[in-house]
Amino acid sequence: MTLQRSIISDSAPALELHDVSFVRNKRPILSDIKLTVEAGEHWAILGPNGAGKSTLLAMCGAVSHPTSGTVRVLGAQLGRVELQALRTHIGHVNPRHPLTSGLSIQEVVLTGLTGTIDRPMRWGPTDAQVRSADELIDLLGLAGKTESTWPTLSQGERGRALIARALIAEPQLLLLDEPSTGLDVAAREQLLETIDNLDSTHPHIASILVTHHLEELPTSTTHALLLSHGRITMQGPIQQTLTTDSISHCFEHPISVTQHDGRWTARAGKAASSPAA
Ligand SMILES: Nc1ncnc2c1ncn2[C@@H]1O[C@H](COP(=O)(O)OP(=O)(O)OP(=O)(O)O)[C@@H](O)[C@H]1O
Repeated sequence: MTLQRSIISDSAPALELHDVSFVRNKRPILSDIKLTVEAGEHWAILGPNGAGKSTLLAMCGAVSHPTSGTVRVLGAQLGRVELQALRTHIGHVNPRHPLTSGLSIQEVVLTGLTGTIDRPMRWGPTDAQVRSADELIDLLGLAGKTESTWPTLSQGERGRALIARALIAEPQLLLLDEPSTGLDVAAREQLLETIDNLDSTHPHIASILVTHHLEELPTSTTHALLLSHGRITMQGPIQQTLTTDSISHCFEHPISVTQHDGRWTARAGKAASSPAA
């Protein structure tokens, strides 16, 4: 653990991408990506299908290397550190979590400490780790469900359990890949509230959330990056970035953007030249 701690820097930005490109089968998937995410910032990556959002998130999660350019995650440069060790500092919430066995919520949360999908053989949590799992389960509104098993959980409960799983390893960077996928409106709202609460319970965590839908942005989102055909079309503080013009340009369709009580709405409409109200 001491060795793993030493590969990251507490004072570095959570993420720094310089002139990043990613090429597959001679096809550019990402080009000219520049991005800096500081501790405590909450970014959203938005863009149409195939824009490269998941590919970008994979790099931010130390899952893949860039073809060119540099990516520093928590101060550690990809290519110079062991990705597996770096990933222990990153909480990655994937709603398509490939668990098939009947682990309890508590056991699922504890797998966040081992970085495995299932419970590893010959590994047992300490009492303190079990307490920490139970505290997070409570924090995410799942108290009383600790013993419920994965196959019996609703999609919304799974989403919240996966956030608890990501948080148990005390990551400095939290990646949320379309966390509202498959949720009904009530479950989505509960999940967004949960994510908003992290801002006060875990104020130093930086987060990146990928979504297609402006309606799925938590009110705590501070910044946005718009991606189209593998290129950034706009990025910066959310108020300046999510506008009718910028979203219409990114999605190549006239879309009217409005904001009310910190939540965003997008509707087909005429692209106007003024920023979102
Ligand atoms: N390993 C790969 N080999 C070849 N092409 C790939 C690979 N991974 C992704 N792509 C292509 O790169 C492009 C971007 O894919 P990516 O999944 O990152 O987009 P996305 O914005 O997340 O899309 P969606 O919103 O549909 O999930 C797509 O055209 C995809 O087909």
